Amino acid sequence: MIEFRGVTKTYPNGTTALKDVNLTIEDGEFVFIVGSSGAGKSTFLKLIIREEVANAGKIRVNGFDFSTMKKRDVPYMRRTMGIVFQDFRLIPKMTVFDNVAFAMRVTGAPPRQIRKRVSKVLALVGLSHKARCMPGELSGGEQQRVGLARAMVNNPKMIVADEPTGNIDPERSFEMVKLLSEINRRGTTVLMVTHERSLVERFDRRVIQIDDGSVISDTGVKESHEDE
Ligand SMILES: Nc1ncnc2c1ncn2[C@@H]1O[C@H](COP(=O)(O)OP(=O)(O)OP(=O)(O)O)[C@@H](O)[C@H]1O
Repeated sequence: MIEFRGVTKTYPNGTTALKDVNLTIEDGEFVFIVGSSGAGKSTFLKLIIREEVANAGKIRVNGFDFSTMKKRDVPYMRRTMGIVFQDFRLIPKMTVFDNVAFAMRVTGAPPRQIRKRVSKVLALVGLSHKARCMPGELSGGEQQRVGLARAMVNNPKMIVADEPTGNIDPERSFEMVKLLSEINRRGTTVLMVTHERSLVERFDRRVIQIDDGSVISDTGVKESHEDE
């Protein structure tokens, strides 16, 4: 569960990216975050994953209260979530398989379990045949799916996905949402930032719209699993 109460984020250069944001996202929800470029969407995600720290307000994520959480607890908090970054952040010198396996190795999982689980998530994102490729040999959409496989591999409570800006192929985004819907159906909370209104309109999900640092609309808590 995510709770924001009166959250404000001002960057060191004086830009206020979020102003007094209040919202709750329950476990198991699927939420789209929309808004124009520079509205504050990535900042919202960065506060959730604690890549940035709020200047004011209270944030609680998956049982962790950020105002009292110790620095050493941050890695435990992060293990409750899988993150798909806007710029993918794959390791260029590792194969697709190893990029995904790496996220499991750092948790100390046994090699046999790693092989099994990595194969499973690569199959789920449709990339079994690319397991031995290097990230540079993949298309943008394929790299994004490796990022999703890596985010899922430790079976997190929640997946947070920041869609790449710029030239996104609408079909690629659609495929990504279908995959995330499938993951959500299995019980994982999903938050996805998207720049495509048309995409959001194709799926009947909760939509939070951010404009100039404020939540200007929120379709509210909806039953998941109600579309498709
Ligand atoms: N590290 C930073 N330092 C200073 N200002 C920043 C920083 N990151 C973001 N901003 C500013 O904060 C505001 C919100 O940015 P943010 O990246 O959250 O927007 P966004 O909605 O994700 O945009 P986009 O759709 O283009 O990715 C913008 O005015 C941006 O210029």
